[in-house]
Parts: sequence; structure tokens; C-alpha cells
Amino acid sequence: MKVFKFGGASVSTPERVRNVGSIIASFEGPLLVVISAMGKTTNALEKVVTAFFGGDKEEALRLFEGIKTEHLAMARDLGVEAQAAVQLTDFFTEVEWLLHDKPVRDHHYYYDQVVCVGELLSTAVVSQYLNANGVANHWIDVRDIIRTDDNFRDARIDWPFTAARVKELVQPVLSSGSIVLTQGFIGATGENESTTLGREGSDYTAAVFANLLEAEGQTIWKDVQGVMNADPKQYPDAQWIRELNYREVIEMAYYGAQVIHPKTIKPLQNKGIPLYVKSFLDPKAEGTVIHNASVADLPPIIVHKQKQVLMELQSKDFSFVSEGLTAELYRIFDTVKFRPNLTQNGAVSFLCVLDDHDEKVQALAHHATQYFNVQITRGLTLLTVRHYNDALVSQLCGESSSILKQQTKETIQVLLG
Ligand SMILES: Nc1ncnc2c1ncn2[C@@H]1O[C@H](COP(=O)(O)OP(=O)(O)O)[C@@H](O)[C@H]1O
Ligand SMILES: N[C@@H](CC(=O)OP(=O)(O)O)C(=O)O
Repeated sequence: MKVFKFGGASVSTPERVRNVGSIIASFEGPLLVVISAMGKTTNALEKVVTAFFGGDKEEALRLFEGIKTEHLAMARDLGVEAQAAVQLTDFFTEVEWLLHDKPVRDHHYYYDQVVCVGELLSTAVVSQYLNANGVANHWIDVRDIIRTDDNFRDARIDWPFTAARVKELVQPVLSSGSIVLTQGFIGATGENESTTLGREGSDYTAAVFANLLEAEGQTIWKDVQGVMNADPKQYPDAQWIRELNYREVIEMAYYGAQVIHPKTIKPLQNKGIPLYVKSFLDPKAEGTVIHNASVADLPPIIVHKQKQVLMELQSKDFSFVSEGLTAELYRIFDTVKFRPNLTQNGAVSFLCVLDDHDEKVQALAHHATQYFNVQITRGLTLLTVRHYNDALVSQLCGESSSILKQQTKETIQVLLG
């Protein structure tokens, strides 16, 4: 059997949903399909949570009304408004009930209860559309399958429980020959609270299913030809890469390449399942295959991360930043759930480069001032090049000043001002 994952971009318009329908219809054999929220719905839901948690219930409800309207219009355009109505209304009501109350738990909890609905709405509409158009499928609420802890917004999967549910509830449907259609990115705790697995986590959900079902392959359908050696939106002459190994992709994702979620590779690598990245705009094109075998002669792979922050931490009393203080710092990173993109240790200082996530930068600085004097510089860019050569790096750096540099034989990272 195979696992397909369709991201938000592939279901962002009625025309694209129809296109997804024809890709699925052209495929024979048992199939599990994981779908993300439509277009930028997750961002829109994040705004609902911010308004709600900021105490502006009216604004939260108004913003949510926009999301409802979009999904109803999508269902109407696809000719399945009547079929999808009951399910959509149930999910709308779930969120609206919550928004009518005052927050009594923390922000992360409400985030997951609200944001999870994006995937539920999109799959409800797509499933009805497929059923109405000759692609019979079985819709499953993934929260009944994927059990997680309550680390809201970055929940960890309970693998043994999830494996048992896959065997009990998913495997029989696939064995009966039906297509299973479910949500990416979300799960639930043992208390039936919704959780999310980290932004862009649908790739990971698909990999979890592929692993537990011992799939013959997982395909991620995207708006690009496959994996390229740079983001084609930033580098119009980025080159398509035919073949990569797991290690290379895990490194790319770690350094911030936006093409595949970093957690996706491990479940696939552990079972030797190939990952295909293909274009939903050109489904017959070859795409990229990612597997275990080593691949020679890769082009330089470029990752450009903008909106970076440099946090300089200097010990207050000139203590060395050795194992004690470094351990404290990593405890703080863990507490605020914030991973630095680059770090460098000096005698009495520690430098870290972070995404400009204001709330987390503030929280990190707040905790760190216990031990350090903290200085923050914003508006920087972190350039990472794997398989680099000096001429390319200096061309990419251009006139920008280099603030921090780190390099190994394979990878160079330069923080640019
Ligand atoms: N190395 C890369 N190769 C291909 N695409 C990349 C790469 N880095 C970033 N991207 C971006 O990833 C986008 C597709 O991912 P995304 O928008 O997250 O799709 P999805 O809807 O599947 O989540 C592409 O449009 C492209 O701009
Ligand atoms: N909808 C979620 C999960 C996801 O993976 O989406 P996409 O496949 O569109 O990146 C998000 O936007 O984070």
C-alpha cells in the first residue's frame, strides 16, 4: 500500500481539489491519503486564537466567521455543500463554543483546540467531493488514531498506542480495498484533547502512517517539480534534484529548507520506505526520490533563512560559559520550546541565532537574564550551503557583512547583516 500527502497548496482552490481527485482516481491499489488544511487556513486560525487569548472574543468570532464562509463556499463550488454540511457545522460549533468561553487554560492548549479544525474541515470537504465523484473513500478522524502526550503545539506521539489503533481501525479499511482519507498535523491526548504536531507537521503524520502500515512508499504532492537545490521562490534558477538520501534531506530540513518537515525522515528511514516528492501540477513528471542509498555529485544546496535574531549572552560576573551555564541555557531552550538555528560558545559569552518569533525571543531573554547580560540584534539572514565552494559562498554573501561564520567540510553557515 502507499501513503499520499497533499499539502495546503494542493487543496487551496476548487480547481486544485478537483486535480487532487484526478490524481487519486488515477492510482490503483490500497491508499491512505493525508491532507492538510486548505491554503493558509492554519495561519488564519492562529489569528483567531491570538484574538481569543488577547481577550477579544468578538474579533475571534468575526475572524472565524471568515474561515467558515471560505469552507462553505469551497463545498458549494465543488457541488457538495449539502453532503458536507453536517460535518462542517459540527466542527464550526466545536470551535464557537470554545470561543464563547473565557480562557482558563494556557495559550498552547487553546491553540491546538482551535487550529486542529483546519485539517478537519478540509478533509471533510475533500472526502465528500471524492465520494460524490466516483472516488469512494473512508474519512477517519485522525484524533481517534494518533495518540499524543499533552505537549500542546509540539505533541509527541505515543507509538505503541497509535500502532494498535492503526491495526484496529485503519488496516481493516485498507484491506477491504477502500481508500482511507485523514488529517495531517493533528492528534489527541488520552483525555480527548486535540493536539498538533508542530507547524507543517502533515508530512510527519503521513510518515507515521507509512511506518506503521509498512507502506511501499510515501508521496508528498507539492507545487514544485520535486526537491530543488534551493527554494525556487528565492532562487528562480534553482535546480531539480532527481535523487537524495535520507541523511541529506534530514540535514536540509534541519538547516531550515522548507520543503519537507524535519521529523518526516526518521519513521521512513527506520523502515527503509522511499519518499517521493512530486508535483501535483504535473503528476506524470518524475519528481524526487529519497531513499537509503548514497547519492554522489549533489549540487550545492542552499538554504536562506530571513528574519533572524542574534542573541548575545554574556555571563554577568565573567564566569566561564562552560558546562554548567551551557546546561542551564539548554534547559531554558527546552522550557520555552525554542531551538537555536546556530550557536557559538566563547569564554564568557554564548551567541545564538534564532527565528524572529517575538514571543519566544522575549521569553528566552527573560529567562536568560538570570545568568547573563542579554543583547539582541534583529533583521539578519542566515545562509547555509551544503557541499559549498568558496566562490559560490562569496557570490551568495554579496555586499552583506558577515557577522558569524561556522563551517565543516560539508556545510557552511554565515550570518549576514
Ligand atoms: N529546496 C526546496 N525545494 C523545493 N521547494 C522548496 C525548497 N525550499 C523551499 N521550497 C518551497 O516549498 C514550497 C512547497 O512547500 P509548501 O508550500 O509547504 O507546500 P505544502 O502545501 O505541501 O505544505 C515550494 O513552493 C517552494 O517555494
Ligand atoms: N496545516 C498545517 C500542517 C501542514 O503540514 O500544512 P502544509 O502541508 O500545508 O505545510 C500548517 O500549515 O502548519
